[in-house]
Amino acid sequence: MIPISQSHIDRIVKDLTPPDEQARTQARAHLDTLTKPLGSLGRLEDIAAQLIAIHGAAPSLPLRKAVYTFAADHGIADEGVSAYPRAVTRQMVLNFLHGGAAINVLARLHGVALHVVDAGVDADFGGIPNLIHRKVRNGSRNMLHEPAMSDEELAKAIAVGAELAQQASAAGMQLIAIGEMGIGNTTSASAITCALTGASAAKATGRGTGVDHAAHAHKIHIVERVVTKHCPENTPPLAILQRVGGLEIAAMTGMVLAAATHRITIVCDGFISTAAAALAAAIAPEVKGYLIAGHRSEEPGHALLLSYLDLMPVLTLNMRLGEGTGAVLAMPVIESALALYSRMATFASANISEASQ
Ligand SMILES: Cc1cc2ncn([C@H]3O[C@H](COP(=O)(O)O)[C@@H](O)[C@H]3O)c2cc1C
Ligand SMILES: O=C(O)c1cccnc1
Repeated sequence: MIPISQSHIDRIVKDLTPPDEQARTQARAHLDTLTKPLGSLGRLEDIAAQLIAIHGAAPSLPLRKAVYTFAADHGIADEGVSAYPRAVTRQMVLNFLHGGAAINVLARLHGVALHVVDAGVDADFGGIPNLIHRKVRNGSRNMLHEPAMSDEELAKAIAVGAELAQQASAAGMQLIAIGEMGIGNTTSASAITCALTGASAAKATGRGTGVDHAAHAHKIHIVERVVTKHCPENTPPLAILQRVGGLEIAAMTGMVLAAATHRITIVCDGFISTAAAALAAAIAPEVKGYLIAGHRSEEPGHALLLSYLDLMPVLTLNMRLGEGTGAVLAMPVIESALALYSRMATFASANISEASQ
């Protein structure tokens, strides 16, 4: 029998195709006509060409932008893997709703619509306004003892992200960032990194919110046990997600799969959101062409995921926060790339001599 989650995914990615390579080639040719030494805008040229390959033509500015911050709790937080108690997930969701978190400040500053999603916080938010209520369960299960999610919970969490991507597409969004809040979720991201890349727990596990030396050693041991228990070599990506993921991670994976299908560019944030995107790319490789890495997190596992995805981050600011912050910070750079592409003069229009060889 096909798991419910697999049949959901098959439906989500039914019309997924990679970005248009012909449009990318034409974009590169246009970039070479602009009044600058060939290739001198570096990565900005790659970014402009990628967006044009996605949209078929240069989209007008400003782009319609949104960030989705998915929140959920983690059973594994019971194992002493975070420097903060699990209650912080709920408290930070309230902070998001009151506008006081880092992501609120950056989203407001850069004109990015912020959507806060409860995918599985261990708290009763009642009917509190401005929160997207999609709680699948009060936290994922403790993956040290059982899979983090049942097949049904996994399918529901994936559907949360997919539904929101569909809504974003209907609202004309062109650039979306994925972010998260969930105490304990760097432990999940580390386990996912080990399972996808074959890296050791020691290499893929960092200090998250800032655990001390002893707690870090303990966290590495937990990741090792979880990966040994659930993810033997060649475990399929969907099974990795179910066993060692989390509800907000699955929602982000669903959002990436559906957003790519709708030809929306997705900006990954830090370690956890990139783990979700890496799973999406492992499930459906065409997704890769729609991804931009917003920044490089301080978490050591993030570098492993970025090289697994062959992505070069836009920014390196030594951040280790999450919430979508690094992704939103990259958005003005992405728009700058498009502005240069569309608004610079060409050698011909400005009467400037081109390179002689
Ligand atoms: C106040 C506060 C705000 C945050 N915003 C994002 N995170 C980040 O830290 C958590 C992951 O780290 P760990 O696996 O060590 O628990 C996630 O919630 C992540 O988004 C925060 C953490 C805290 C404490
Ligand atoms: O890279 C991240 O997103 C990150 C790192 C540490 C803690 N929370 C998030």
